[in-house]
Amino acid sequence: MTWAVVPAAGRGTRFGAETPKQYLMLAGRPVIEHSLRAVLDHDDVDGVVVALAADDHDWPGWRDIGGKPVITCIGGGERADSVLAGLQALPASVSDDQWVLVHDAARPCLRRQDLARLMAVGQGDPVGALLAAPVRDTLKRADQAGRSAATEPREWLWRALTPQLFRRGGLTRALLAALGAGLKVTDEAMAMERIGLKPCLVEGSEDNLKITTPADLALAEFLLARGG
Ligand SMILES: Nc1ccn([C@@H]2O[C@H](COP(=O)(O)OP(=O)(O)OP(=O)(O)O)[C@@H](O)[C@H]2O)c(=O)n1
Ligand SMILES: C[C@](O)(CO)[C@H](O)COP(=O)(O)O
Repeated sequence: MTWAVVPAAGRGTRFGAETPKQYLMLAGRPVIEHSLRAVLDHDDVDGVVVALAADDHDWPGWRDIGGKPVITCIGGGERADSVLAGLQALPASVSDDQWVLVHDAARPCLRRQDLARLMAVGQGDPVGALLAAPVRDTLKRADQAGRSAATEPREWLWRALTPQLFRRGGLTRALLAALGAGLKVTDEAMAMERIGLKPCLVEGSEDNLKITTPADLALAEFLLARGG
């Protein structure tokens, strides 16, 4: 039994729209619906907890998608707080030992085969796993004047994507510890790394983009129209 937690309590500030980006229309459906269906589509995923903003007025009120349960909870001030709230809102039947997928509501282009590979590799791993993409561009470090001051070695650098797959209890404890230490935790793997664990990097598609700006939404429209 694997459940998903989908953090969807962000305001989409960088996007700059009146409506939070996870509720903007994309290929005929809200962005969040694509993201939810993408994770629920896997046979091993049994349900999802969606972390919503306390003042969310756009949530369509789904109680199930594709016959699988959709539970909501109130997220927090940062993405990690929302993920933690989602973990704590999972049904009691989801034991600490069971796997949980965490997937951004803002990543609607997750490919079926990428999720299948993550689940297959991650569930066989002692720590867990995350989808990621190797850095393919030259990386520059800017100085305070905004000029290129140095080139960073990229051989070992990856861009973290989602979903990320970890066991409920271990991830909950790692997030509680990191947040309790006052750290800004930007993904689940970071909390696991902090306690000395090394999650498995599973190469995912470059087009599993996070909708952050209007250009991302336009690209996602093209990708979904092309068939992913
Ligand atoms: N307090 C927060 C902040 C973000 N998220 C979610 O985490 C995912 C990735 O976050 P991001 O892309 O940063 O979304 P926003 O925080 O909405 O974007 P911005 O930083 O531009 O406001 C999104 O699905 C977002 O809804 C969340 O659940 N709770
Ligand atoms: C979790 C994530 O999508 C992995 O790249 C990313 O860290 C989210 O960052 P954001 O600033 O909350 O969008």
